Formats: sequence, C-alpha cells, structure tokens
Amino acid sequence: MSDKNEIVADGAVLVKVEGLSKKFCKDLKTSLWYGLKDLVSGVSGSTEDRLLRPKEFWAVKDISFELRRGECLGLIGHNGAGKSTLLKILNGLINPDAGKVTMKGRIGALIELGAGFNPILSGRENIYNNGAILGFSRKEIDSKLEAIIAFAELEDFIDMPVQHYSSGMKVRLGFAVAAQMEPDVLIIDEVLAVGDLGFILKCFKTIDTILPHTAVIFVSHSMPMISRICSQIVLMDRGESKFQGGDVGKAIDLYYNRFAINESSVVYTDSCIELNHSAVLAEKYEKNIAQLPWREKLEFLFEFNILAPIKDYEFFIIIIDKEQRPVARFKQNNFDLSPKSNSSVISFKASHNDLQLSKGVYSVNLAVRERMSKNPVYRINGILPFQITDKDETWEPFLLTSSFESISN
Ligand SMILES: Nc1ncnc2c1ncn2[C@@H]1O[C@H](COP(=O)(O)OP(=O)(O)OP(=O)(O)O)[C@@H](O)[C@H]1O
Repeated sequence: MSDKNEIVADGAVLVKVEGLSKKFCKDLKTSLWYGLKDLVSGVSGSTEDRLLRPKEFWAVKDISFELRRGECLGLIGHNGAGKSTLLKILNGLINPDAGKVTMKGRIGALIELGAGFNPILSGRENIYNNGAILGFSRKEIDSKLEAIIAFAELEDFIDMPVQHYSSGMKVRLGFAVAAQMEPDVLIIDEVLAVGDLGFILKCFKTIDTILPHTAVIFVSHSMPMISRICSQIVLMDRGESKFQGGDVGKAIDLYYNRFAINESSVVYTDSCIELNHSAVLAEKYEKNIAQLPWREKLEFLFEFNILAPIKDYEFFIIIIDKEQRPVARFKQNNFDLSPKSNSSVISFKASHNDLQLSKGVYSVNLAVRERMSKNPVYRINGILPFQITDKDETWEPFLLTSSFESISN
C-alpha cells in the first residue's frame, strides 16, 4: 500500500460527482417494457435519458459534489429521498441515466446489511472474497486477517456461515473489512444503526483515525451521528439536493423542519388528575409555536383538574428535542401546589430564567406523581412546543455563555 501520510498532504479530490441522475419506474411491467424498448432502439445515453416517461420518477436528480481526502460528506434526507440510490451509483452497483462519477483509489463500502457477503461462506472466507474484490493479494489479506477478526470481535464465530450471523454481527464484519482495508474512499449507509453502542463508538473512533487519509460518505437518519463526523452535508429531497455545504447546523435544522411536531398524547392516567390547560408564556408565536430568543426566560403555565381527593403532587417538566431526546428537566416542586380552598383546580407557573438551550424546536413531556407514595398518576407527552431562536446555527443541545481570558505572557 502507498504511504498514506504522503497522500494526506495533497488534499486530492477523490470523489467527483457531476450532474448525476437516475430514474426509476413505479411499476414493474412498464419498467420492463421501457427496458426492452431502450434495448431495441439503443437509446441508452441519448438525450431522451433526461426525460421522464409516464410512471417514471427521478430517484436522483442532477446531484453534483466534490469530496477531498480528509472530508466527510453526510447525506441526509427523509425516507425515499434517494440517498441509497446515490450511494449505489457511486459504488458501481447501478448505472446512472445521466451524469458522471469519478472516484480515485480503493473504495470500501458498507451499503446494505449483508450485501457483498456470500451467505453460505464463513466469515473468514468472506473476508478473503471481499479483500480480493478490493484488489488485495492473498498474502496482504493474510496479514490483515487477525486485525479484521479482532476488530469485528467475531473470533468465536468467524468460521460460521454468514447466513447465521445476527444483524449486528454482519455489520461488525462489514465495517471491519471496509475500514481495515485502508480504503481511500469509504461509503457507509445507515447500517451502523444496528450495531450496539460499544461497536458504534469503535466505528467512530476508527473513522476519526482513518479520516485524514480517506474521503468518507456517510448516510444516516441520526443527526447526532451526522454532526459527530461530517464536515459537509447534502440534504436530499425527492432526488434533488435541497441544501449543500459546510454549515452542518443549518442543514440539520432544515432536515428537522420537514417533520411536524408530535401531537400531544396522554400516555398514563390513574384518573385522579388531568391537564386542563397549558401554555408557554411568550411575546411571539409562529404557527402556534412560542418563539423565545436564546437566554430568554422560559415560563410555563399549567392548570389541572382534580378528579379525586387532592393530594400533594410532584410535577416533572421534561424538555425534549426533535429527536425525542430528553435534554433537560425542571427541578420538581418541593412544596405542595394544591389549593388551600376547596377548589378542584391546581394552577401554577414554572419558569427558568436563563435558558441556554441552543437554537431549535423543543416540547415538553409532563409527569405527575404523588409525593408520599412516589406513584405515577399522570403523564402527557409532546405538549408546549417552543422554538429557541438565535443567529448562531448550533447543533449541540446547549449553547453556553462563556468567558475567555488570556493567560499568555
Ligand atoms: N430498483 C428500484 N426500482 C424502482 N424504484 C426504486 C428502486 N430502488 C429505489 N427505488 C425508489 O427510489 C426512491 C429512492 O430510494 P432510496 O432507497 O434511494 O431512498 P433513501 O433516501 O435511501 O431512503 P431511506 O432513508 O428510506 O433508506 C424511492 O422512491 C424508492 O422506492
């Protein structure tokens, strides 16, 4: 293999994609008919390839980008946006109808779970097969074999046919082969999602290590994973690029904007208490979502109907982000909020003064439990959507105020 450190300095373009398009047909019969017609008339490569016939659609439309050694491109978009089709064209599995792909160097790809493996061969035999496809001699594969098996942590199962591997085991083997063969271009579809946390951490560490010498293309629906390794993004929608560039925070924001806020739902109740009304107290609302500038006071108003004798309740206000990750919780009330009179309503405000959540849309899951018994009595999810606004595009969940002080001299 060539000296990788030498290659790093050149910052060469390893992947060049120019005006790539691929159309598919929505129905098999018509697709076969078009295939036959194309074959007979020999239209392949003609300008007609750029036109859609009835029942055809663009799975990938006019995509162009360049990727250099040391760069990681994140391909994001909703289901059916065309990401996997684009990867398959890059990997030579399908031909485009228009456009050009230029790839330099050795290409490692992890595209479909188990794809590239012969199911009846053992893990060990598949490593040799894959290595040979990547252009390695038997001797070179011999020298990497132990490292691949150790990386995949499949020592005990390496002589078992791959068809009996679990999904996670297939991904371990696939990633181990793709990464340990020191590719110049590494293509990873969302297969990492089936690995366990230990393996995912190991994959990220490996990507960090090989990235200076490699151009990586990574498809995922996990924005934390995308933001962790990608330096640029192509956001696809119905085959087309809707955003392209190095502003990862902005791309992720655009991706999330495609998804509506969850409807609220009561997920548990023991019929003692029910939420009657709730609101985010804000000066500005857009499409029913409170708009709060970063560091603004976050203030909620709650009103509950009491349906059984009043008890001392604890209220847990949990803030969740668009990925449904709980990112923060208000410390629960440490005193009884029940009315002193014999009203059957509990109402209160809860606030936080210096909100340093980063830009984005959040909502609230609310849980109520009885203080003495700690028994849950009510839980409602997805209420009180609010949007933190700020000029900084930040993906991390918190943007903390900071002070810097020079200590040089
Ligand atoms: N061989 C095929 N024949 C016909 N249509 C296809 C074929 N392969 C993919 N498609 C269609 O092309 C579109 C893009 O599919 P693709 O798998 O590239 O999307 P994706 O962005 O990877 O989606 P996901 O996030 O769900 O994996 C979809 O409408 C899909 O149904």
